[in-house]
Amino acid sequence: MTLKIIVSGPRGRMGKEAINMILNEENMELVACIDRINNGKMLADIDGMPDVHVPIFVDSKQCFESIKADIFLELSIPDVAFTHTVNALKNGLRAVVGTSGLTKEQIHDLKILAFEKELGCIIAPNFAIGAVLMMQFAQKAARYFPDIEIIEKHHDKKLDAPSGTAIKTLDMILETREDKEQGHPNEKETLQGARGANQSGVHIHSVRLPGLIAHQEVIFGGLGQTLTITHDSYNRQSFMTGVKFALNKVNELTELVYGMENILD
Ligand SMILES: NC(=O)C1=CN([C@@H]2O[C@H](COP(=O)(O)OP(=O)(O)OC[C@H]3O[C@@H](n4cnc5c(N)ncnc54)[C@H](OP(=O)(O)O)[C@@H]3O)[C@@H](O)[C@H]2O)C=CC1
Ligand SMILES: O=C(O)C1=N[C@H](C(=O)O)C[C@H](O)C1
Repeated sequence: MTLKIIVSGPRGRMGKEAINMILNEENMELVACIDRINNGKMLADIDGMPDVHVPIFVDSKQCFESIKADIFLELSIPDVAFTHTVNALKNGLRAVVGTSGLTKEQIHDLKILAFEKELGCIIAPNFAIGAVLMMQFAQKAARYFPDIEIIEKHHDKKLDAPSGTAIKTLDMILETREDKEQGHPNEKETLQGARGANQSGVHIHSVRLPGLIAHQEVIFGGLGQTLTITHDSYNRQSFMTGVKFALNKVNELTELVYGMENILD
């Protein structure tokens, strides 16, 4: 079966990489793109894009209503990712969402919609297998080391903070870690934000710098020891094996899955 795919965010760093991957896969076909600009043009008309006759739509609803497709791949920006994905599911498409920054409420709403429509939807905070393992290792370590700080480091074009990966890491850690406040009970910030974000006592620090791609350290502190679990993505190809896996897998699903760890064997 050939999977007909619509990509949102085709001019972006992830979108470009994903389109190249899709065009090289025998069982995948790119049938349309959703972008912020270039409505009515073909991908081939856009500088730097592959020479393929694939239509571009600005309005996601119009795109899903007029193009026959199986899967929607969302790789644009947080502000539009939810609406795009709702429109995809309402029009009978399955969805793979890589865009970060969806709220817990939005994820919940998508879960209900996917369930009602009996359609697969994968929300992947991080497609890189190494990052998924890093989160799983961190979840295991949290059972023994409840004092934890997460440092996520990204390029300075990133719109959301903390990263989707850091939030998912925290969610997974909180499933196994005992509740506890960290640091000195009387600690005070003399510069606001110095201790980062704090949820259930776990602190998250977001670093944004040119030169970085996507990196995370989870640091565990114990008596006389620390444990650091680190993952680094040095380019966007690091995500593509996961994107390909999710596009193939979502077709077998009839509900929403949040996190690649729930679909990897
Ligand atoms: N899950 C994962 O493993 C990964 C997730 N990501 C996430 O994927 C998303 C994209 O990342 P990245 O490619 O680096 O970001 P980019 O900024 O490079 O790309 C985003 C693209 O979306 C476009 N865009 C803006 N508005 C719309 C719209 N309404 N419809 C369609 N496209 C639109 C932007 O256009 P313009 O620039 O003209 O505004 C831009 O081309 C981010 O949320 C990021 O966090 C990234 C890497 C891995
Ligand atoms: O914006 C990015 O680049 C990335 N976003 C995702 C996130 O928010 O965790 C995944 C990866 O870290 C790259």
